[in-house]
Amino acid sequence: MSQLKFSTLIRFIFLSFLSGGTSFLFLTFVNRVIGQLMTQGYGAINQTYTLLFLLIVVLFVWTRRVLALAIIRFSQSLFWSLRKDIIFLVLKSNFQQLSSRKDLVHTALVRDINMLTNASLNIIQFATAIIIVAACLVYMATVSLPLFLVSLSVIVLATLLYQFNARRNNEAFKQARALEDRFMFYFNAILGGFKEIYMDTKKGRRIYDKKIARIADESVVNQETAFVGLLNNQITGQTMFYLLIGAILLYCGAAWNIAPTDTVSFLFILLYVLSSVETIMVLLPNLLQAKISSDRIAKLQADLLSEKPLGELVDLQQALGDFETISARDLTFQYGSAAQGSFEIGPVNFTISRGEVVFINGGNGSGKTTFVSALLGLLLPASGGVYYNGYLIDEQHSQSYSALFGVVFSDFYLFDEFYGIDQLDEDKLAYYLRLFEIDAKVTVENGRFSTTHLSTGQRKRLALITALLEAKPLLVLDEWAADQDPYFRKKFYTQIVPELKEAGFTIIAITHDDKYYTCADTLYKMEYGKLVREEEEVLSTL
Ligand SMILES: Nc1ncnc2c1ncn2[C@@H]1O[C@H](COP(=O)(O)OP(=O)(O)OP(=O)(O)O)[C@@H](O)[C@H]1O
Repeated sequence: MSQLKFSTLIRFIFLSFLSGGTSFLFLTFVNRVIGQLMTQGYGAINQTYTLLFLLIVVLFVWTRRVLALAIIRFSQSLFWSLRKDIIFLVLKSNFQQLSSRKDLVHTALVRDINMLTNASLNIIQFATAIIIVAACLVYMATVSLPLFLVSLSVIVLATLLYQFNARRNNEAFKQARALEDRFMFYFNAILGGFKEIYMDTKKGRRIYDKKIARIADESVVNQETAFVGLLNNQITGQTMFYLLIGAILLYCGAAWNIAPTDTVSFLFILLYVLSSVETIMVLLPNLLQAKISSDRIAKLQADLLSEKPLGELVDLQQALGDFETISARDLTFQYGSAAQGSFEIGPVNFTISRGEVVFINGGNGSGKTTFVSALLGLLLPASGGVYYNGYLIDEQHSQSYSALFGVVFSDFYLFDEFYGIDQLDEDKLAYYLRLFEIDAKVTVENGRFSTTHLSTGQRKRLALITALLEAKPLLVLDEWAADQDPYFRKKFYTQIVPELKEAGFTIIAITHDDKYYTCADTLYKMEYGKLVREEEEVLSTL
């Protein structure tokens, strides 16, 4: 994992060795004392043993605490750095890239990162258990080589069996993770469509029965398969251990003429190994799932990174001159493949000059929003391109180019603060609140709207005010007036639009308000993906 620095890794390995080593020290101490007791009786126990014992306990407490603290710190910073990383990548990724991955980002942030963080907390116990097993094996070899070789063969056999079965379980865990993605998709649909569901509970019932319940059933069967597989593995491993202990206790010691004290010592350590192996077995499923989550996060990070990165934000007006024209030349764009029933626009040729007001109309689904999205740089054209003052906008300049537009989308999001504005012009704000007749309803305190719990029409007015305060040279409005009442719609087209034009804004508006088409300097019509300029005669007859 890239988040785990080499120096941190070395520190964890060292601390795990220390922690595992202390447990092993305790074990050998007890084993020694038992040996002394068996051969020399209680008289053999002196003060040195007590001191040694206390020292081991202190060492144990110290190493565990230091290791626990280090791992808690690590897991918490891992948790937040992964969250920050993903949000950062989300903010850096382009629109098309992200649109298709929203659910994956959600699951990664909610589930995968938690899974990984929890597993990282278990790593201490896991690493300590492995170190204890390794140390015990070495110790067992010094006590009795034949018994060690028998034990080692059983351990190797158990591990191979485990590995063999784990592959199948791993597939089931991967399947579980895919089911979780599907679950999240429908869960988001329920949250997003809650109002519709509330109005007609049958809808909710259907989503529940046809989707959620089925995913749940599939998940239960799948998880059952995975966990039963793991349990079988654990039982097989434990049974093999019990058989080994039984064989040593009841047969090998006598058959191979091994001193009873050595057999006892050996078994004592073997039992300790058994408990550590159980710890490993219990933690392994979590770690396996964490591995899958980690792979998922890595893939998401790679996917968000691999596609063309956005260029640095530069001042395009400084680099390529003040805005004069924006044009689309032979621009085409296609949604989906032909097999999926694709939709395409273009080739589109379009130019807008500084101070111009352009309206675009056309039937539903004709491609108005798609074209404007391509013109804004949200969608990358399949061929042709967009030009700023005659310069082709390449990927490197795409973000700087998009920043020239103040936009209110038809499915806009109203932020509670003016995140896009460094220095808020209070006078302008007060003026616009009055112009848009919303000053009695909303105030701005500390750069933040007093409320965003407003009607759609009112929220759209605030969204437009925000765009105006950002003072971008171009303003793009997608059916902005559709939610306004007739009085305000008239005010918008006949008073506000001319005033904004006067103030220097260049406006592109998608609109169905044919009554006000004459308020535009230029009118375009979108028909099945083809953009047609209405002739001036048409405009004058409206
Ligand atoms: N994200 C998408 N993925 C695939 N196809 C899409 C997507 N968004 C839109 N489309 C397709 O593109 C076509 C044009 O959609 P667009 O939103 O551009 O139409 P529009 O002219 O703005 O319509 P409206 O007036 O209803 O807003 C639609 O027929 C739709 O099927």
